[in-house]
Amino acid sequence: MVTRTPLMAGNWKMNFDHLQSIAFVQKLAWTLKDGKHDFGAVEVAVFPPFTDLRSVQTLVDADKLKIAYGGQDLSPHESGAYTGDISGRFLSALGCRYVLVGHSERRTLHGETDEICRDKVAAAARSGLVPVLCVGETSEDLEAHGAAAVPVSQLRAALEGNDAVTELVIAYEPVWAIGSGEAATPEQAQTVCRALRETLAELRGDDMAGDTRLLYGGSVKASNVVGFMREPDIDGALIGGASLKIDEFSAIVRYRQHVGS
Ligand SMILES: O=C[C@H](O)COP(=O)(O)O
Repeated sequence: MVTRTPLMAGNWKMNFDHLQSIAFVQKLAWTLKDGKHDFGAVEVAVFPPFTDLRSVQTLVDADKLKIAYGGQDLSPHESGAYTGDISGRFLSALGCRYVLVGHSERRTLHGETDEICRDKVAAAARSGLVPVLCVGETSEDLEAHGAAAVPVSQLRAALEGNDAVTELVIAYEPVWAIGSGEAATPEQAQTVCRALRETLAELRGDDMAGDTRLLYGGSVKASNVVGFMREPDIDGALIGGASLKIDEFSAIVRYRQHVGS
């Protein structure tokens, strides 16, 4: 029996300063409390900018909120002369549970290769963080190789030699769907997520493949999330733009109210 707890994760990207982050998390907590959200049934996480993490931690701790949070990136290194880098250990010390690795914006704008992503996945695990490995194809990849080839090869590369990584989340984000308003169809996303789960089973066995949550990301909003969540291999969403709007994000988190409608 599948027991994967769905995860709805908001990637704020470079939005919200620390004061705005406090206001947003407070509003989110109130809205979800009002809606009697069952955090045991659907986990909620946010990925604020680094400079907001301490504020989010203070609020979460003070109000005993069940909202998880994580960094949007981490250094492959532990410490030392790496100006501008943030160590996984620092994120752990701030109460982060998760960290994004290999978001397409990092791969494209910061030249993060599969090898760098592999080192970052290893660094996350060493620091006790759960890496949320982002994989996805560009429209050119899609045309040349089909949808699953690039995400599957990115997953293989990230896990190669990383035997110590026993827990991760995989976010399938077709690059062409990010911020475009044009999400993949649930069937397209399911096909790729199925291929990713089969790859994980081949690399790490059926147990880990069965336990690992696969998220879909790319123009997810309240009006399309239910379609994705009906697919058997999709266990949640990584949400960008819509995670910055309280009504949209809280409606996404509470998608179960609309399942069956
Ligand atoms: O990490 C989130 C993704 O990049 C999706 O962004 P989006 O929901 O704005 O398309």
